[in-house]
Amino acid sequence: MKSKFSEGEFQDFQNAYESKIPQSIRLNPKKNIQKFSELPTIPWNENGKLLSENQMFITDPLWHSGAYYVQESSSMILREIFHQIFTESKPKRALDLCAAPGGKSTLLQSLLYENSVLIANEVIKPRAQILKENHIRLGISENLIITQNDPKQFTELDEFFDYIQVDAPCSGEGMFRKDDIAMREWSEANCQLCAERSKRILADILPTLAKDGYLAYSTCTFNPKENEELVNWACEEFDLSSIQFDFPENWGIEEVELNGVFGYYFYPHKVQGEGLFVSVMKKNSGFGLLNLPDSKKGKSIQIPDLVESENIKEENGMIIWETNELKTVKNYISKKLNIVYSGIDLGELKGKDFIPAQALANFHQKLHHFPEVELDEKSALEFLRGNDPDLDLEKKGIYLLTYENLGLGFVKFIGNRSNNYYPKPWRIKNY
Ligand SMILES: C[S@@+](CC[C@H](N)C(=O)[O-])C[C@H]1O[C@@H](n2cnc3c(N)ncnc32)[C@H](O)[C@@H]1O
Repeated sequence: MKSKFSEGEFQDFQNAYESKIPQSIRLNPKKNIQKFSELPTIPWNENGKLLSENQMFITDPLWHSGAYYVQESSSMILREIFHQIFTESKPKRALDLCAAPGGKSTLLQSLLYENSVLIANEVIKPRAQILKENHIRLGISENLIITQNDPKQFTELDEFFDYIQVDAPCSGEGMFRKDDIAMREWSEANCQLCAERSKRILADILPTLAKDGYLAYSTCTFNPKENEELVNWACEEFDLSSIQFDFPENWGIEEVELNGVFGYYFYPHKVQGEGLFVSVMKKNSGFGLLNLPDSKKGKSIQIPDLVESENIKEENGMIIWETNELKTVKNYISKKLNIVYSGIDLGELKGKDFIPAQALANFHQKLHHFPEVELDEKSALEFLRGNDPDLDLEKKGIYLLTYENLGLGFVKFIGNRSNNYYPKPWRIKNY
């Protein structure tokens, strides 16, 4: 770092590690809340808010309703990048290759238009489950497929995506302030291993990028070998050009250039956030985005508790919401990739009864006809702990519980008490 900065700036950089870690959240544009509206907005993301003091989110019902996602502010730059590269058209098929726990993929999902399909992938199985949970909580899983695959398993998907995000596993130098493990695990040998791994990841995934498509590569480290040097290698090896961005100077983002390759550094002494590197490449050659034949519209099913829609289907006893665009992509990839989740899981039929799934509660549109009960904070927390929120109801049946008019989850009122349908692993005591 000393070789990157002047002596004075190095001191500022070092001092930043003694300062308070700025905490930030990204509001979900599909769920309107007043809380946090007075807080300062992050310059590069209108939905990003900087918190004045650290908070416990797990005991905030709004967090459970998916009204916001706790995300490090530097990462939110992807919104600005996306808007600068997609000025006319938006991507049809996007991939977030290293997606868990989901900060950048939930952000990307909120930027895509409704007919785009996003594949959010995570190679590590338990992390793929966390990714799924976070997407369901934010309620934006309409055109999303979650997969759990190693990058090399994507190689059959030639020119399949017109936008790819690779938020690579890295040596984590930009996280030292926040993450002790990153600091303890750091070694020169590990930096070298990370650089080699990122090289393999890019080599595996770049053939899946279509001509004229973009790949946004990011790390949370300052090591040039994992950053601009690697992007430089990729541009030469795969006929890509590097994209230069226009960020206002007062944002504090630092541009580096290496042989015509541009990269952007977020340093903790210059931005209110943690360390990050990002660089975007555009593919110059190839045949263009692979055309997929439209899949036949599957048979839809009518469930009295749900709105009528041709997107409601039955699959292996589960009732799902599946658009035609999603089905087309799912059919094509299903033999090549391990699909963990796709579309929206609405619930299941048990005999004549429809039992709603959690995703139906968190989805931003009302796709069901269950009556709603608005809770105060105390009863919302009771419900979120898995207890009976003690509702004052007369008619037996399934109810959607809301907090500030946002869906939290379902209960079944059986007369003297209610059965709580909030998923066990999501309940507050389990965190
Ligand atoms: C920096 S994190 C991603 C953070 C995520 N993009 C977000 O915004 O929440 C990198 C991810 O890459 C995954 N990973 C680890 N080794 C990998 C590999 N060889 N190929 C692809 N992904 C890998 C990790 O499990 C981790 O979830």
